[in-house]
Amino acid sequence: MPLTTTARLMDGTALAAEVLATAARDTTALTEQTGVAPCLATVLVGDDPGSATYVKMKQNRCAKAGIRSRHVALPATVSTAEVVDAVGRLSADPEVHGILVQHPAPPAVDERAVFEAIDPRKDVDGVTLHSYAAMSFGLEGFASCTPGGIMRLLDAYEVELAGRQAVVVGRSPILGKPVGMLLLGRDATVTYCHSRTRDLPEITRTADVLVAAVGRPELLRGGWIKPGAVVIDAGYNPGNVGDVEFDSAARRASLITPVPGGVGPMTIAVLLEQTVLAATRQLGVALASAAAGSQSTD
Ligand SMILES: Nc1nc(=O)c2c([nH]1)NC[C@@H]1CN(c3ccc(C(=O)N[C@@H](CCC(=O)O)C(=O)O)cc3)C=[N+]21
Repeated sequence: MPLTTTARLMDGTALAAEVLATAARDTTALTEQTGVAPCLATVLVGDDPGSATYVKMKQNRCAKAGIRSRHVALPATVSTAEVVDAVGRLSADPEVHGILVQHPAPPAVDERAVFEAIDPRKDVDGVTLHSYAAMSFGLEGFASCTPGGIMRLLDAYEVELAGRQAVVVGRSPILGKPVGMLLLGRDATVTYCHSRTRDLPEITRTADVLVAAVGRPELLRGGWIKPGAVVIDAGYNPGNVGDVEFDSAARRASLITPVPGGVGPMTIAVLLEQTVLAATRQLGVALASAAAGSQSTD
């Protein structure tokens, strides 16, 4: 069967490269000005190989940008109190400017308690209650990285949001729920779908902007997509498979993110950008591009 792709691709790799180049420039300027390089601490609990790979990718990107990284690895058998303690030490350490606790933590660890041990000024991954509230109210603060990256992609491709129907499939605390809040902040009419939603295809077919964030490989089919819609696939399933059945969706959508090469690279770019911004604030200096922040407020 011949494949007629009509949608334009949203190139997250290219946009991430731009964001990372700016982060690297700001890192150089900050390091020259203060004698201190920005430092991101990563915390990994347990031995999930997928999570370890993501954390390595983040560290590699940091190294390329001149950002130092520090890593804390804890065994899956650790107690919540021990993880909270480790994160608390990073929060109190003036040499650390940003903290990322890789999600998901093992089920026995209370991830929310761990996230709340992150000093909001160092919450460059945007996972604390503070960050969520600030983001929801449109106040200055750090966005969750994947939602922040999605908004950057939508803006780069000049996708109109005000007054349009946005449907978010998924409601996880660091992806689905916050991306809906960011879309709402830009005056989209937002509908959340989740595991208890009835007639999912009927609702997704109303979306001008559809965000897939459930972690179910190829759950969303082409026929569930309104012709001309903008489709953002934020799914990261094993084997680099998204939540959207790409070929059939690309025949209906006007713009679509590929997996890989769409949302994923933007997640890491926003993480680094926010780390530089956090360091800038903590070191008490002003950098022109870092001060602009990562969220549009217009
Ligand atoms: N506290 C926390 N914050 C996160 O931001 C977070 C997390 N936990 N847990 C896991 C998810 C997943 N995630 C990805 C990051 C980059 C790619 C990415 O760059 N993917 C590449 C492909 C990667 C490859 O080549 O293997 C791409 O889509 O092109 C994907 C997924 C961040 N996450």
